[in-house]
Amino acid sequence: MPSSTRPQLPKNWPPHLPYLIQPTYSPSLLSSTLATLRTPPPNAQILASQQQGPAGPSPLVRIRPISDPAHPANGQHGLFAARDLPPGSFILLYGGHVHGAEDADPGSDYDLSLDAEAGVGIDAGRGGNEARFVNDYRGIEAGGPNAEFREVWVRKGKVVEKGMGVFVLGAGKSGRRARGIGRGSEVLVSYGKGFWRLRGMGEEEGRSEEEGGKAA
Ligand SMILES: C[S@@+](CC[C@H](N)C(=O)[O-])C[C@H]1O[C@@H](n2cnc3c(N)ncnc32)[C@H](O)[C@@H]1O
Repeated sequence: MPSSTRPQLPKNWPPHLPYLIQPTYSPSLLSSTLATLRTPPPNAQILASQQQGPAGPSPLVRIRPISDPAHPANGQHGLFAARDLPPGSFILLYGGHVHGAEDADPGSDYDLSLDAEAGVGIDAGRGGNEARFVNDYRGIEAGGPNAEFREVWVRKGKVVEKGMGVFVLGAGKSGRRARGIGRGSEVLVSYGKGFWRLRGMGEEEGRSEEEGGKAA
């Protein structure tokens, strides 16, 4: 590929890993499943092309290595706000490989459920974008998560596709005051109890918060 058409990589992107500017789709997905993923419900939140951010590194976030022994993901990476991000705002789409239950990678720590009923997930284990570096808030932020994974519908020309977005938490049901995410702060979601239970870290380790939306 000529260098002019190769996507630029975000700083600290792992050199061995494909950086995706569009999701890839498993060839095993049935056409009926693909049709479901391209049929938004009447009340769908549709992201127009200009709201989706650039097809390349997002100016809103930075991937940073974590070298703090007190951080539970020390030695790994995290995603940090590159500017103040307002409550409820869209940050970026979760890039990855869209797959069915039959070709899920059971060992992946980067697999989000995209359509639970259809058994479809989006896995960034073998390639994705900056969103794969979002950590869970447990053991990091006593005040809880400041972001969430949320279903979005993405306009691509004439087609609208189901995707997963990372959003700054708004005021929400809890009535907690929406904080936004300050420049330099880590973007933290709740992976949900199921994610940690599957990895042998349940409530007994103090990971007792609400169920979230992680893992297909
Ligand atoms: C989707 S990845 C997040 C990015 C990861 N830190 C990296 O550098 O690739 C999920 C993995 O990050 C780590 N992780 C994320 N949040 C964590 C937390 N609160 N405590 C411990 N490990 C965490 C775990 O290893 C988990 O399986």
